[in-house]
Amino acid sequence: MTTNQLVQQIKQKKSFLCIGLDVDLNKIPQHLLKEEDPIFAFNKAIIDATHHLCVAYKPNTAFYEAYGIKGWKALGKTITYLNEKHPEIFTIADAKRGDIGNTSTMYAKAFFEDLAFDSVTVAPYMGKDSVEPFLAFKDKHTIMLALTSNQGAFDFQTKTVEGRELYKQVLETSKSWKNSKNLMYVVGATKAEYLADIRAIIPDGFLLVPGVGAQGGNLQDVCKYGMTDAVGLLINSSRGIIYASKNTDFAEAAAKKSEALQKEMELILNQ
Ligand SMILES: O=C(O)c1cc(=O)[nH]c(=O)n1[C@@H]1O[C@H](COP(=O)(O)O)[C@@H](O)[C@H]1O
Repeated sequence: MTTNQLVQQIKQKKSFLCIGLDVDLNKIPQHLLKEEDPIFAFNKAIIDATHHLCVAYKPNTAFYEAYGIKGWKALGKTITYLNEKHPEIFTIADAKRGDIGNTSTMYAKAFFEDLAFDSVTVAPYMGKDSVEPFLAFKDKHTIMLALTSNQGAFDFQTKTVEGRELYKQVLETSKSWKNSKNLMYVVGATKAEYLADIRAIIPDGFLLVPGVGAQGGNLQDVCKYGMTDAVGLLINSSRGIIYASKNTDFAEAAAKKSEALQKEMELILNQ
């Protein structure tokens, strides 16, 4: 998917919501456990109830890998269902990969070719030759961690290296990499006050912003400092949406939570 197609979808739906499909069998409604594939049954119900309110879905692969072969199969069924039923929706494999180039190419093939996701999250720690193999795929997007939502972000990311915070070095340096137009960046919603500085380095690119909902990030603050003319933001909420109810009305409850965020986004877009 091209960035323009993503922007068009945002304008049409008046939403820049990304729903995180972080499926934990201990948290899904217990009646689904009787299904042949409870993870897929849960995802399908959530997607059917929310696809008109969001522009992206982000399964975090940890929640599938934890269940072994069954988990991978459920992830495969989920991405196939999305690509067949809702090809306009942007898909993110939240896998946080990155390795020596030869290995990164195989990670990229796994998520872009075999599973056919539009994007994958990567860690920048191993540098240029670990990320460029992902960037080589046409119309696929590589979403690199910049400033994460967790407390540990202050351990390294905000430390000063050669006169500048490390996350700023990551942003600046990555702009010179081959096919850097295929880069997007992760910035935690809990770090909204850093967004003005981030936009000074990345004025136009898309930012994936997780941390709204369960982690307490604030949508208004993120938009105030992070929004561009082409919106430039994908706001993710996972637990706050998908576990809105533990009962048979879980999909309806997820749609209600999504709609509340979508309405808030519509107001911001109309300002
Ligand atoms: O890359 C991510 O998506 C990510 C980066 C980050 O800094 N913080 C963060 O929470 N995430 C992911 O975003 C999702 C947040 O989930 P909730 O806190 O349940 O909304 C999880 O899948 C996290 O792994």
